[in-house]
Amino acid sequence: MERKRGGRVCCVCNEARASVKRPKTLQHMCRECFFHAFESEIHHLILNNSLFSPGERVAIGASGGKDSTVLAYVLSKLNRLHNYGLHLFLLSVDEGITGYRDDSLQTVHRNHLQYQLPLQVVSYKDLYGWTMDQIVDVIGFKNNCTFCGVFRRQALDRGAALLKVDKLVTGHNADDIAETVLLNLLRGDVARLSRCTSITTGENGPISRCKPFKYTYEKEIVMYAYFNQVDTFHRMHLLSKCILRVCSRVDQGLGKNRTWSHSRQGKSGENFRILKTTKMPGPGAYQRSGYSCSQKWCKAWGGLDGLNRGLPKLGSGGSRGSVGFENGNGSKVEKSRRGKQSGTLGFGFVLGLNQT
Ligand SMILES: Nc1ncnc2c1ncn2[C@@H]1O[C@H](COP(=O)(O)OP(=O)(O)OP(=O)(O)O)[C@@H](O)[C@H]1O
Repeated sequence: MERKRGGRVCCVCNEARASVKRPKTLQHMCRECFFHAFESEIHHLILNNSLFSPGERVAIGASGGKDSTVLAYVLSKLNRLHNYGLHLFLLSVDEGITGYRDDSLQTVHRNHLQYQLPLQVVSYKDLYGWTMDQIVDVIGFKNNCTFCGVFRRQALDRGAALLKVDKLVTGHNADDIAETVLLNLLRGDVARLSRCTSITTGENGPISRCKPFKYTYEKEIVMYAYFNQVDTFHRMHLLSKCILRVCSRVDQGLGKNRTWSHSRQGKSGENFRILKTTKMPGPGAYQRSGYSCSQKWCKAWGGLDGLNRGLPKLGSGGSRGSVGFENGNGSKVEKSRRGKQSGTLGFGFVLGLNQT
């Protein structure tokens, strides 16, 4: 590696001083070359996967955090630069978490002005009659993630319907996907395991969802945000103590190869194959709400029903069933689990740990 007085030279332009060591490639780059590499990878992912068509209306799920804010920043830039012809919108869900979401929404309001993107905010209070603070008062800290997650999912769909968009993009990155793969493995949730690595989901419903940061490392998003001075909000909220998420973050302590192992984890998830004989819960529109749902029994409406009837545990409790899966050697393993809607499932998987 060539060195200039005062540091290394960028390995791409061979001129400027390197100020970044890319976590993905370990290359030493100057800021400009890093920005270019970061943006081009997302541009090529969009093109190679035909994520958008000209004239489409696209909502960006905007939480004010680094991932979704950088997504809004990069997507607006690429849309201008490469003439995608997209109509972009910011869509935020206000869960009603005092001291957290109210502050992060201020960031989204600033982003709305900075990037000149129309903003739609939908709130749990308006949609469901409950804020997350009120739900926690009733249910306590345990299990509140279940409510928050299923309500947010539906709230994003309802906000997207208000905006009349064709697609919804979220800032889920490679680390989030690796974490979700591990989480679904721990839960034995085959249906979600097969969906969580897809770049686009819900193609058969009214609004499909895409993850343009599917292969983007969290560390690079942080670097990109820092060097571009992207206005983001960063604070953990008190309700984010979901135990399984915490478990799946065990691997964060595995040392400095975490980024590498996350990309392998995501790759392994991609390589899971569901056996053709497996009976899967079919996606569909839940009859009471009409919103898309992966199961016949819609958790959002079940949870809301429980809350309104003074039986909040109805919406957060587990259920029963069993999963059967086949390991790489073809031998079948049966395992009981809690999970009502799926019945007996079978899946085969090929671990991609040795693959590039
Ligand atoms: N309240 C919200 N309103 C709109 N979109 C949201 C909201 N919460 C999450 N999302 C979307 O879902 C993605 C993943 O959410 P997650 O809770 O994992 O946040 P995160 O990893 O902290 O991301 P971010 O840094 O964007 O907050 C976000 O990037 C965003 O696109």
